[in-house]
Formats: sequence, structure tokens, C-alpha cells
Amino acid sequence: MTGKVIIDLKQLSFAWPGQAKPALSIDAFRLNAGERLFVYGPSGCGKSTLLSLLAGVVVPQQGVVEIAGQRIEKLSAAKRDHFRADHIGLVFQQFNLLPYLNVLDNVTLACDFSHQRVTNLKQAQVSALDEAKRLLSRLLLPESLWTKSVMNLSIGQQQRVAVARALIGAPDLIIADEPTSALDRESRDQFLQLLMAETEQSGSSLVFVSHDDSLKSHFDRHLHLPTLNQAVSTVEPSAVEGANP
Ligand SMILES: Nc1ncnc2c1ncn2[C@@H]1O[C@H](COP(=O)(O)OP(=O)(O)OP(=O)(O)O)[C@@H](O)[C@H]1O
Repeated sequence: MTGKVIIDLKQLSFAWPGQAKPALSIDAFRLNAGERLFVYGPSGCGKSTLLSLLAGVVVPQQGVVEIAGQRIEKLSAAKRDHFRADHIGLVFQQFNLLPYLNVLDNVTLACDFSHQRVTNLKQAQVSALDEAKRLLSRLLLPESLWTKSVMNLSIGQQQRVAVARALIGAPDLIIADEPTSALDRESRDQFLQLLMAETEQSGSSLVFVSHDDSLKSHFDRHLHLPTLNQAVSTVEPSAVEGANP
């Protein structure tokens, strides 16, 4: 852990277009480099909205969203896209894999859009292709599938490809939205252990959203979002639990 702050939110307020009331209102929140955060709370409490703000898909009407030292709410949409490709690995419920590319090409594609990820791989003295193979092996995706179209894969296998794509080139932050929803309990625990091991190795911070709070034990920090989000009424005493609240 370097002590670097990866997420710094201040006086944040965000309302979806056409909505009078904010969906998210956060006074202050920080996540340090290497920390792994589990975000939970009931449907509608703002989990996906928070991830969209962290990824720079949307920007707040008020306040600061600083990711790895960059105030992304001040960037143009094009610069936010560029920043996201360089610094953030996304694993969303829809994996957004490209059906006309094979598995390896879907993983290395993340490097085609990011000078930063290529630089990180060069520093680690590994090619994008070799790193894609290493990640897919670690994520237990059979080698016989690597040159197949992602359309031939099961949902659980596609999830692994999406995770390898997020991790390649060691971005500062991995954002995962319900990535285990399609897995059975045994595969889910195995998947989480691998995700933890890989983020630890790369030094990436992790923000992981789920309805399923039985997954909490895998994480260093837990965030009950309705408690932090002042746009949602709540009775919980403390929003952030864990090693470094
Ligand atoms: N694209 C959108 N346009 C307008 N309102 C939205 C949009 N997305 C979410 N909302 C609203 O913002 C609030 C927070 O929704 P959000 O999807 O962030 O919650 P969530 O905790 O992720 O829920 P779930 O667990 O069901 O995915 C809700 O009131 C929702 O209706």
C-alpha cells in the first residue's frame, strides 16, 4: 500500500436528468491505493449511480470526483473516456465483450486504447498477449477457448474474460458491478479469491458492488451506501466499516 488516495469524493451531489431530487449526495469519502471496498445496500440506494460517477460516465452537478489525483468532473467527455481507459478497469453486469473478436483479443483490446496500460506492461517487461494468457490461466479459463469467439462462452466464462480485460495493465482502480451474479456459490468464492489475489498483485484498488452482503468477508472495507448517501434516509450508525475507515 502506497498511501496514495485513489478515490476522493467531496460535497458530491448528483441528480439524473429530469429528476428534481438527487440520487446521490455524499459529503466526503476516500479510498486508498490497494484497498478493496465492498459496497452494498438495497435496490435503488444509488450503487450503480455511484459507479457511474466513479467511472466518469456521468458527472455531478456539484462537488468533486477525484480519481488517482485527477478531478474527472472537470474533464470533457472525451478526456474522461481517455482517463477511464488508462486508469479504470470496468466489470459491469453487461460484459461489453466484442462478439466478433476472440477471447485473447477481447482482453488485449484494453491496451489498444490505453497508452498508460501499455507503459505499465512495459515496466513489468511483459507483452499484452502474454499478460492476457497469464490472466486467463489464473482465472481458470481453459486454453482451448482462448482463440474462440466470446459468443461460444458461458456467462461465467464471459465474466472471467471481462475481469481479465479489466485487470490487464494494472489500472489504478477496478470497478465491478455485481460480477458474481451469474455464478453458483462455489464458483463465486473461487472467483472472488482470484480477483483479490490479482488486484493485490497489481496493486489496483477495487470497488465491488453487490446486493449479496454474504460476500463482505472477502473485503478490507465495507460501505453501506444508504448510510453514506444523504439522498437516502437511513438509521444505520456507521457507513464505513473495516481496517481503514
Ligand atoms: N439512468 C437513469 N435515469 C434516471 N434515474 C435513474 C437512472 N439510473 C438510476 N436512476 C434512479 O437513481 C436512483 C438510484 O438508482 P441506482 O440504479 O443507482 O440504484 P442501485 O442501488 O444500483 O439499485 P439496484 O441494486 O437495483 O441496481 C433510483 O431512484 C433510480 O430510479
